[in-house]
Amino acid sequence: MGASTGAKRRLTPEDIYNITLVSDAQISPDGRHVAYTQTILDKEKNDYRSSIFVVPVDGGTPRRFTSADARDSFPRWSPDGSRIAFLSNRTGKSQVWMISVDGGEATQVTDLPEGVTYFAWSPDGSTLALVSKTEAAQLEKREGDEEDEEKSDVVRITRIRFRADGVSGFLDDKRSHIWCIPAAGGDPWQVTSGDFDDAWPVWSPGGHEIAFVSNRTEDREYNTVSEIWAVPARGGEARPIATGDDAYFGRPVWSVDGAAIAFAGHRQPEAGGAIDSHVWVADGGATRCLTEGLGRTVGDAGINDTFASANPGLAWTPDGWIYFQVSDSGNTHVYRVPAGGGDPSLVVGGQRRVLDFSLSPDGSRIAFVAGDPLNPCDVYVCRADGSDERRLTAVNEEFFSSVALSQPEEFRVPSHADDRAEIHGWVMKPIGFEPGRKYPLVLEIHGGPHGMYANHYFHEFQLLAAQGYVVVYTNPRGSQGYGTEYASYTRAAWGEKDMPDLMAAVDYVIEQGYVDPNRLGVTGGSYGGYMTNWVIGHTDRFNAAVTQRCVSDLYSFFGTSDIGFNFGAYEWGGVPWEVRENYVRLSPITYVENMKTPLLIIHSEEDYRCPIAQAEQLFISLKILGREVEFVRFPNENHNLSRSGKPKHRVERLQFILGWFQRYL
Ligand SMILES: CC(=O)N[C@@H](C)C(=O)N[C@@H](C)C(=O)O
Repeated sequence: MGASTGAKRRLTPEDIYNITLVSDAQISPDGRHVAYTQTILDKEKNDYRSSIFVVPVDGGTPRRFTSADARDSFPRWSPDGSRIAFLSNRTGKSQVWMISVDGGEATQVTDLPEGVTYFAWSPDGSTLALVSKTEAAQLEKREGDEEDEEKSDVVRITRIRFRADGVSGFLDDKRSHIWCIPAAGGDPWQVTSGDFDDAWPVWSPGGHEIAFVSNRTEDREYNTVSEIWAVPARGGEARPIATGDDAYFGRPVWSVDGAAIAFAGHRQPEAGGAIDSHVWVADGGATRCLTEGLGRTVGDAGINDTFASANPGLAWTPDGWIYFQVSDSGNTHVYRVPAGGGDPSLVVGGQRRVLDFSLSPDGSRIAFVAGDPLNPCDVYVCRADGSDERRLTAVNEEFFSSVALSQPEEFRVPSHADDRAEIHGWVMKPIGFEPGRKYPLVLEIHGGPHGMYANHYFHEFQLLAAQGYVVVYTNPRGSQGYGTEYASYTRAAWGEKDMPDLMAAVDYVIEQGYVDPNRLGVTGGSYGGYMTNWVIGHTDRFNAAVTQRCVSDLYSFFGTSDIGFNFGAYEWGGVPWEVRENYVRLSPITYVENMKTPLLIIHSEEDYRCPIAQAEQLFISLKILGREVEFVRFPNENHNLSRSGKPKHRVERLQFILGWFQRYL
């Protein structure tokens, strides 16, 4: 691959319409079927549609269970395996629906005014625990009821968190709480209340209690704490499981005897993704960490542009294993560890990214969704020890058999930094590659900074390779998947400490002899956009740059990004008035006069993670300096344009990137 197209055609931006995504593989209670969500991009409607499918684990054709013109997702089997409950937006808001495994029409279970974002079956199958921002008073007063007074359009803001990327407008004061409803339908009742956001309910095996995730600390408005609590299923006082100012925990799961709860996270909330997460167990005594020596983070830190997210939890089997994802050197794998203590071991490995997984209740089988560089995703099944793995779907086989893809080649290279640390990267040769010819190169830089490029399909990269570019991408210092020391290395040193890693990778690929060093491009999104700006402010060796959803000025990011005040204070060593010099020294805009590389700025107008002013101030300065710069704004899109934006905008974004590199390289 990468050498010739053979009979295959080259990939185009529009090919995102030809890719089907599967996610959220849920194995049935008897271990014989897997339910999952299948998502397509609907060109005509310029939107996404998803349905629930079921496939037998012994092979056979997947069967489509729901077929509404809507987004059906989050399939969850009833404990007796006779029904599947799922979330659907068919009536506008996301509500719980139910379908019998024998087929027939789905029926609506919930009708909460604020919709439902998550739910879980009680062990006896009688009840669903729900997460909703609905307030009890709203059940009496339904939408459409006449308002007493005319509403003002003036917004009064009192909370520090008043905006969140992905939420249009401003955040309201409503809180997410745990509710319950009979699975057969009926009146819902509220289980938790108060000035807290509660999430991720998990029933105790006896069905009397529900564990959940919340931040109930005094300082919750300002900190990033995430605690584990449990509450009686009929409501009442919540009891602490793993709480306090040092808690950064989530994904709770009960032991089969109900005596303990496991969860994932760490004890430095302010550090977020900059340090490794672990698996912990609380059983009434001291909370124990089970993965101390693992040296890799628990969870999936992978980044790409072609996936549907499912965000799996941990799984605890009757024979005492706890299963979890681990991000390791560009792969996401499934591991297990004995709940009583012992070494974690690899269960589902390979050069790939396992996006989600579930275990059958008897702990004998695992269903999972995984992707690799040449295939975005499929559903698989294997035994509890990882053996007897089988692929159950081939959703993109036909399409990918018709287009030429480039197989990434891995490399490891010493950094240009004094410590010459080993940096892991990949190079993709252009489609139609001919030895002896020289090609333009594009360096891709990921965001986070604590994300991880993975052994996973990336449409933007494949597209560049299809258009004749050598594509280089790496996991420089700051990336996850190589341990805490590596990930936290860029703290208060953004740009300064990772640029030598990136340049080492570019030089290594140039040394291979097939790159024209006078035709170099650089691009990246978010922190990758920050680094694109940083790189062109510190070297003139690149001939074209595209900065996407970028960060240019740390001072304004601190006060305008939805995560700015927490994330910034940790990442840059303090708040601006304490370490002003860091905010100036580490801001790419400080070096704007040095930026000579033709720059395309791509930004979404509703990006509240990296607000569009980050792009505007860069554009204005470069225009005044008379530089080659253009600014492309995407209306009604947020920070996730490249991953979940309107399909038409996703195509246009790719066309702009290709157009810029074609113009200047
Ligand atoms: C923590 C976070 O959201 N950081 C952003 C600045 C970022 O870099 N995001 C990445 C993951 C992206 O690709 O959007």
